[in-house]
Amino acid sequence: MRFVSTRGDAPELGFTDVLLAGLAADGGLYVPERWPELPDLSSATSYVDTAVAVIETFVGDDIAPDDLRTLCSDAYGTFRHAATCPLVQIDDRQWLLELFHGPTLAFKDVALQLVGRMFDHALAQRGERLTIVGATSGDTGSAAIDGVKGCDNVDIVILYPAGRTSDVQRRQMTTVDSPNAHAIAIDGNFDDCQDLVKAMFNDAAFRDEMRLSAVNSINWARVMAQVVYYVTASRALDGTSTFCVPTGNFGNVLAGWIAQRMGAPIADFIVASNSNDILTRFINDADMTAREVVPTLSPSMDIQVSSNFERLLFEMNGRDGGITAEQLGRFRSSGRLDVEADQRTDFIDGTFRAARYDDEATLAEIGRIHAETGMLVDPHTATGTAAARDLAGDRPVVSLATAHPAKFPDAVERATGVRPTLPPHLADLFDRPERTQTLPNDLATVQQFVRSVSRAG
Ligand SMILES: Cc1ncc(COP(=O)(O)O)c(C=O)c1O
Ligand SMILES: N[C@@H](CCOP(=O)(O)O)C(=O)O
Repeated sequence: MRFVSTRGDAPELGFTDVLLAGLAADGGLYVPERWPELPDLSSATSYVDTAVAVIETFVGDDIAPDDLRTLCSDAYGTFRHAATCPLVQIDDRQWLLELFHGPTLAFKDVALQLVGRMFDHALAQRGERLTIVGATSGDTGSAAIDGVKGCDNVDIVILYPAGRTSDVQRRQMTTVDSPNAHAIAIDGNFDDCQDLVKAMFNDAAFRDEMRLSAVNSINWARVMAQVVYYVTASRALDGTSTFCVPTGNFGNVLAGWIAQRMGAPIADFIVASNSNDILTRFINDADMTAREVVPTLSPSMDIQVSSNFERLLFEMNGRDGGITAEQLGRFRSSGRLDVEADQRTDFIDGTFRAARYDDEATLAEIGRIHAETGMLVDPHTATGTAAARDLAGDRPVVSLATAHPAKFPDAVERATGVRPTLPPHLADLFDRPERTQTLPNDLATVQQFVRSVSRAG
């Protein structure tokens, strides 16, 4: 399979080159040259079987079949649930797809346990090293560090917004005792961190010197690995269901859209936002105007510029990279994205619905789920179950449980009176020493730091 850039001005690459590049040289995001059909899954009996079959359609000959199976088995062997991503029924028509059984307790592990191993595999084969730079609003950072910690060929620098993650999220990044892992607080919000990462990629000399790569969902491999759980969940439910997705950077729900496009039996998607509701405004009111990022109880969704929307926009533009680049340039300068009415009708209507929940509504939903089922859900998941409650109607609905409640114990306790506890492997998280520093929101300073720790340059 070959991959093309959403901005139409970068070389087409094969899978491994896309994995290692992260972002395309023209600033665009790589997507497959065409969307494949789902493979025959009749003999797939486990999550790993499905993962291998689905991922093979994108990877082609770049990873030998036996190696791909080993990478998937090892990645999902780190999960604490035998089903990897279990579906739990919570009432007559609603299911939770629990994506938080990996090492860092968030859905990011599903992709990053595999992608970390794919990096190691590809770099060992090529005898190369690289430097990963990533931005996190809390979860990608710890999952990425866990995915590559101890990996000889990789140094990783993760930028997180100072004071805007939960304590558990921060400590999961800053207490990892691995010489190749660096978690840096940035004086700014997540969008600032993401802008710094993209600016480092757009500095061609720096990018080449440091051999930069990405672990955010701008890296196609992240999205690819997330397609798999939409396939397992939609096939497990006998019929066509709605998927309700707590959304920030648009990577998760985009993976669902891709699964649907490949033939998974999915009716439509509900995008759930917190007060940072740019996507909900776009879907419901055709208004994509960036506003100030507001801190909320679901900090991983505190995002205004959703990177992966670019991949959908590319499709909305009939895969015209020039138009996509021009539109995004205007969005950058004016803070407003304008999309033709007929493009919205074709791509949004009937496929995406959306709803927004502020902190008060989120707490109320955590309380309601607890009262009705005895289950604790985290604030991100709660925006999704609230949206499912309000919008799904009679159709079966799968709400994605994107994080473990113990990552956000204060909010969960406030809503239910019950303080969720961390699983045993993280029980001493608050006793571990932290290793971090704060840097200003300044490209040159951050580049200097990256240069000082990278062994690829
Ligand atoms: C717990 C949690 N829920 C939801 C989201 C939003 O997902 P996405 O950015 O893929 O839209 C994130 C961050 O990505 C997250 O960490
Ligand atoms: N919510 C994310 C933000 C980054 O998203 P990504 O999917 O592009 O890595 C986080 O937790 O860091």
